[in-house]
Amino acid sequence: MNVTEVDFKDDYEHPDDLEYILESVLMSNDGSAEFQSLEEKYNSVLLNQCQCKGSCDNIENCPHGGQYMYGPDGKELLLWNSEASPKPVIECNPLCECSRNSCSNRLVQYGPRRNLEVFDSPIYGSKGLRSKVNIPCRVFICEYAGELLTKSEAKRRLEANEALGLMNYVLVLNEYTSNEKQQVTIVDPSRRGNIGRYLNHSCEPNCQIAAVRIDCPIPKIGIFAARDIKAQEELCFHYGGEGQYVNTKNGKTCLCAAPNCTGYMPNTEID
Ligand SMILES: C[S@@+](CC[C@H](N)C(=O)[O-])C[C@H]1O[C@@H](n2cnc3c(N)ncnc32)[C@H](O)[C@@H]1O
Repeated sequence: MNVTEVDFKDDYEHPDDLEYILESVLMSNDGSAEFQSLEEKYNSVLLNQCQCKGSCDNIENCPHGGQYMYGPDGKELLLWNSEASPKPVIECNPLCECSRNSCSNRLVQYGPRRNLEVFDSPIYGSKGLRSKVNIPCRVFICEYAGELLTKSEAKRRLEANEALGLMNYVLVLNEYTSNEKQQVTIVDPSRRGNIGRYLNHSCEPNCQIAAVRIDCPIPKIGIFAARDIKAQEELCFHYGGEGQYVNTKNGKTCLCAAPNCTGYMPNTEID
C-alpha cells in the first residue's frame, strides 16, 4: 500500500474571519522568557530518525512505528493506540531513511481527510464539523491546529473570552508518564486555525485526540475517529480528553444531549 494513495487534502475554506493555517504556528513574540523557551522548542528538531529500508513494517527495528496499522481492508492507516494507556505517537519524518511512499508510519503529516464540512449544528446552536461520507473507526480526521501559546498568554485569553462572553477555542493538552506531567501543549485556533476548530465537545464523543510528533518536540493534536461514524453525523471529541490529556473542571452548561451528559462542558485549567 502506498500511503500517498490515501485521500487527503487541506484546502478547506473557513467560514469565519480568521487566518487559515495548515499546522500550528507560534504565537507572536511577547518578549517573555516563557515565549523564548516555547520558541526554542518549536525550532528544535527531533533527532531520532529511523534507518528502515523501504517501509517501516518491522516495529522491532523502527524507533517510531507501532502506533499505526492498516485496517482489514489494507486501505487506510488506523490509530492502534489503546485509549486507556495511550503511547506517544511519533511519525517518520524527512530525516528518516525509510521510503516516504511506502512508510506506514506517516499519517497526520499529510493533512486532514477529504469530505469534511462545516455546518450550522442544530444541537449546539453554533458551527460544527461533519463528514459527507462514512468514516471508519480509528482513522485520522484532522489536526486541531492553531497558535501555540505560553501558559501566561493562554490564561490571558481564557480570561478575556470569559469576560467578553466569547467562544473558547483554547485546548490544553497535558502528557503524562506514569502519572507525572511531562509536557503541556496549548493550542488556540480562535484567530489562526484549521478545520479542527469546529469540532464541538460531547460527553459521548465519536472522536478522540492523540498527541502526535513528527519532527518537532511539540506534538500536534491529532483527532481520530473513536468509532465508525456515519455521513452527516456531527464530529465531536471530549474536551477533557477523558482524563488522559487535558486538565479540566466543570465549566459552562453542556449542550451535547448525550444520554450520559454530565451537564457541564469541561473547563480548561492551566496550572
Ligand atoms: C472549539 S469551538 C467549537 C466550534 C464552535 N461551535 C464554533 O461555532 O466555532 C468551542 C466552543 O463551541 C461551543 N461548544 C462546544 N461544545 C459545546 C457543548 N458541548 N456545549 C455547549 N457549547 C459547546 C462553546 O461555545 C465552545 O467555547
